[in-house]
Amino acid sequence: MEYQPSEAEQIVAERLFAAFPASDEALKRYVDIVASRGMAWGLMGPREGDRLWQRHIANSLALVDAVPHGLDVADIGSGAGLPGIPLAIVRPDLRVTLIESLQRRSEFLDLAIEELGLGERVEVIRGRAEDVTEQFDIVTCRAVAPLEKLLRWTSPLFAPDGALVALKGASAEEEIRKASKLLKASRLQAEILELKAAPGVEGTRAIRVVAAS
Ligand SMILES: C[S@@+](CC[C@H](N)C(=O)[O-])C[C@H]1O[C@@H](n2cnc3c(N)ncnc32)[C@H](O)[C@@H]1O
Repeated sequence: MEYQPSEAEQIVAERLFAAFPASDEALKRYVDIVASRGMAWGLMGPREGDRLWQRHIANSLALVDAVPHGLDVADIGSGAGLPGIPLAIVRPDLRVTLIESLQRRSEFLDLAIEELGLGERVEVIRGRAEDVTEQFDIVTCRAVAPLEKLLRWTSPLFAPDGALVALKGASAEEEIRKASKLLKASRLQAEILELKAAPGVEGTRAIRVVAAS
């Protein structure tokens, strides 16, 4: 089923296509997969159906400038593939591992990767982030857990040489405050990034955590 966006959503989509002209077809295909099977499988709430481009794709692509070239990225708690799949689509220089604990969601991710032809550099690990033993340059996540919990789960995946970049909205300062003891004990430091996928689309914020200098 082809996703039929509202006029406002279509404007956001056009702005993203202008920013990522080589990726427009793949982004559309991914949105169609989420709008059809993703919704049917219950991976997205019914209200998300008319705000996929702004709330999910533009929000995920806000990460694009926060991830340096050519790195290994782990996206934990990917759900329907957010932000990892849009990021992998527009950044062919990245290798992306989607870590998702729920079977049905990881099956959906396998299917989406195959249909999008991303299999050579995107893989799925079905499991909990805290059980993964590999290391990555960058760990991303969105809407998975508060920073304190994320640090416990993910610092073995990225520290001491990599970074955690967690998409957050208004709660960023409060989450850093609550995690301050753990950050200090773990010799990590956090900063807030203001990010935007493209001119004219809504931006967002992320918390970036690296080893303390
Ligand atoms: C609210 S959803 C967010 C999904 C997606 N990141 C998004 O922004 O739409 C949280 C996801 O994290 C997964 N999850 C929760 N705890 C996890 C863990 N410890 N390791 C891996 N995945 C986890 C859940 O199964 C769920 O798919």
